[in-house]
Amino acid sequence: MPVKTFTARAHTNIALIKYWGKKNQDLILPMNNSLSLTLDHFYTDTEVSFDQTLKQDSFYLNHEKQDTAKITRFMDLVRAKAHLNSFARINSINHVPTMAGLASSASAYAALALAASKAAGLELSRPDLSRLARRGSGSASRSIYGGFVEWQQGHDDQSSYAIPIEEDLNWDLCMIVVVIDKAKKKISSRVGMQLVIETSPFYPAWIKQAEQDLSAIKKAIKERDFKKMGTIAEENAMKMHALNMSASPHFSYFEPASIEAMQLVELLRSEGIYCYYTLDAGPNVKILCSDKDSSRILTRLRTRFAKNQLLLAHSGPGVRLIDK
Ligand SMILES: O=C(O)C[C@@](O)(CF)CCOP(=O)(O)OP(=O)(O)O
Repeated sequence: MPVKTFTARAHTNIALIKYWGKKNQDLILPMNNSLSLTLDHFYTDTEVSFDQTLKQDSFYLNHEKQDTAKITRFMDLVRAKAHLNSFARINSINHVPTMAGLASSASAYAALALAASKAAGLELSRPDLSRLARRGSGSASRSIYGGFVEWQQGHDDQSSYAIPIEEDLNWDLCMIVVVIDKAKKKISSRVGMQLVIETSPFYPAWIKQAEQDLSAIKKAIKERDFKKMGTIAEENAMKMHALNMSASPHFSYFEPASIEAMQLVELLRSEGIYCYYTLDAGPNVKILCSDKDSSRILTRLRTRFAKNQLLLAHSGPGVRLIDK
């Protein structure tokens, strides 16, 4: 069979309503719906070809050979769907500033889902691509689409996938990523979210809150109510991080510089420059703002952070094939 190579590009996404806990680890089914914004600035290009002469899958990330245990489990899903038994050559390049420490599992698995399924001769719908990407990493299910995306939790593999809320965003929104140097290796989102489910007394309240936050933020997006949307996103993120601080053992992803960035956002807001922060499983602070305020905010941030720690991004597109 001739070796056919497909390359896909997928962008990372930042959750405004967080996914922070699984009700099924194997299928990666979440405890609540989440909502994210796909960004233009950070993306992964993944190239896949199946080759009958290979004795196992091979996986290079940024030109470095990687362990293939996890990716082979993912590729086995593709092989099963395509009734294929040959192995694959996978090359991924992360176009995320190396120091960014931005979780690239979302863009990586969304790009892999498209490139691998095409190379296997499959023509998956975007809901099916979202289901497949979800099996690699939950947040990857959202990077199938651009703009605002909602991951519907569902109750089984078939019903848990993302849908587009608004892909081609005609709203002057942007996100400034403040890259905080990682002082030490933090616990992974997979471990962190399991710990809070098992030990945080606030977890049941989080589920109820996240559901309310989701419907409120969708209304704010529809009404183009930026302040409401930003407030909900910021408070949802703080409730997620409150779970971490109330776990046992408790933990936090915040570094001192994270707090400084958050306090600067609050100061700017008190001066009438409306911007809001969110954080994920790491110390980086993501600031939601309107395009017209972005240069003023960047100027203020540069009084405390180096230029290369500040990355400006806008709404980005969903996963697609590209020519190498
Ligand atoms: O993105 C969000 O909703 C919030 C988070 O980024 C953390 F704040 C979670 C991302 O979790 P992910 O890396 O997808 O976990 P996996 O399913 O265990 O691979």
